[in-house]
Amino acid sequence: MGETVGTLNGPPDGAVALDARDVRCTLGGVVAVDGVSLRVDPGRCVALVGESGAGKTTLLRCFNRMVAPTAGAVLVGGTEVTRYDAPTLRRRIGYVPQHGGLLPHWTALRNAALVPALLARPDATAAARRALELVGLAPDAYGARFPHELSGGQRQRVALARAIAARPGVLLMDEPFGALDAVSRSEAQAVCAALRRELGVTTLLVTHDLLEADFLADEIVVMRAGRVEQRGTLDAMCAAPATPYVASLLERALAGARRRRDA
Ligand SMILES: Nc1ncnc2c1ncn2[C@@H]1O[C@H](COP(=O)(O)OP(=O)(O)OP(=O)(O)O)[C@@H](O)[C@H]1O
Repeated sequence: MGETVGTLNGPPDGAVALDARDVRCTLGGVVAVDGVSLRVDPGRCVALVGESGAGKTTLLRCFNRMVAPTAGAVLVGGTEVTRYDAPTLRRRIGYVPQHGGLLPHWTALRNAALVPALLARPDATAAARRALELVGLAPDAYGARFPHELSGGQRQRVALARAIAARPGVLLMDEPFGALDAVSRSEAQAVCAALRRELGVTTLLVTHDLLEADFLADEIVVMRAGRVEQRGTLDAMCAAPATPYVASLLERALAGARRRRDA
């Protein structure tokens, strides 16, 4: 099983599709995801937005089997994720958690080499160096630094490098820049956008920031109480919000952006 199934084989992976079909997740008696269908075509980026507790992280984690749905099906590259063993699946999917999740006692280079090393790739260090270059961190200058010797934005860039070093077909990012100040955040967003253009990796992004979603993603999915409220581009949603909730979310986000611009 695992390595022999589906289209996740063989580095570098081509971009593959993500597909959730009528997924429901009940966690500790709470219905976190309540019948969501979501497809992300190969190479596209979709952002999940919505208030805290809407089910965004739970849905994202279904794709790398960190959460098991109670009902429905989750497919990566056309294959149900339950057909992969979880460690194999996770090594083939890039994942950037909110606080990066870097190993504190490992250098930036060793952190970036983690997945290629787990895959026993002989070129793990070279892949990690290339990944650091891709996120704008010269390996000779930053590779030997430990996470505490980097800024928050640099740490998240190392986390991004680690996620893409094995050239996965899929990238899952959960509030990757949520803890950064405005300047580091916009730098990291620009790096991420360039990286996506370079790699063409299928991406699912969770963010609270509608403008970040608009900048990085091809489409935005607004979630509320475990369900999809609306899917579309920011422009299309502004032109025709599907519900009063989407209208008020847009109004708040755009008012916040105006305040920041005028500050
Ligand atoms: N392990 C768990 N046990 C019980 N309830 C959980 C668990 N994980 C999440 N939940 C609940 O499921 C719901 C959805 O949580 P989730 O983290 O997916 O939302 P979210 O939209 O990502 O929120 P945030 O933006 O705050 O991260 C929430 O009500 C949350 O409290």
